[in-house]
Amino acid sequence: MAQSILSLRNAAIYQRESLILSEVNVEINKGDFVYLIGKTGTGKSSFMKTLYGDIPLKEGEGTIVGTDLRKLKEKDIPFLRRKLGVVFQDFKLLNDRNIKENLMFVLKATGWKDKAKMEEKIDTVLNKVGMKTKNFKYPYQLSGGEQQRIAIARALLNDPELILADEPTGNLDPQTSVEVMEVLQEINRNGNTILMATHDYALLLKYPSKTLKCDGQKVFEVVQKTA
Ligand SMILES: Nc1ncnc2c1ncn2[C@@H]1O[C@H](COP(=O)(O)OP(=O)(O)OP(=O)(O)O)[C@@H](O)[C@H]1O
Repeated sequence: MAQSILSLRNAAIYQRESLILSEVNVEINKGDFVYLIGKTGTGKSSFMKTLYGDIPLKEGEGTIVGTDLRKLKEKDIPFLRRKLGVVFQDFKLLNDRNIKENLMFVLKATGWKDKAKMEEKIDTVLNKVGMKTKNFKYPYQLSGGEQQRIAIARALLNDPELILADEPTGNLDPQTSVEVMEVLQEINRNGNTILMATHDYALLLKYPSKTLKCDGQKVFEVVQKTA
């Protein structure tokens, strides 16, 4: 039977007092690759933020990687984030340290202690995104696409049950977007579950998959037309 990774039932998503999305019913199972699309301002980021605990879920039901979003307390958020890998449009790498140190920083912050295991993990995730040889570089010495690969590697450090990618190709040119997408596809083929917010329709056409759309304060599943 399919294993549920995310389940929202009649959920309502707010930004402070403003209702952004209502009657949200979404199911994501282990191994899925799901797009979240919608025009700017329709609530994609608000949806994502609710999933990683940045916005509280106050209405309806929501379970993500075994965590009840309605019962989520401030102190539970680091634990939830450890089970999620979050990738942002603007990479969010630390510019004052090199790639290896960026990844080491996250491992230390998430409780890793064994130096040899940490080194091994860093090698493994950098290998997955094809960036093993660049671990001594600083973020500003890398192209946008390379920085995003590092951000994906960072998201993989704690073997997340779900990767949330919010416009991961938003700052990249079309060719680089395809390269980053290939990395995400490969990670998905290896069993990772991915939810990706995007407004890059070219990627949707090239890599068709289950698609959710934010529109008129609702989230619908859309059937993609294949060319
Ligand atoms: N911190 C905030 N406080 C109040 N309202 C907000 C806040 N952030 C966003 N909003 C509002 O919530 C609505 C949804 O915004 P959101 O960023 O979720 O949309 P989006 O679909 O991700 O847009 P984009 O594609 O431009 O990133 C917008 O009307 C926006 O003005």
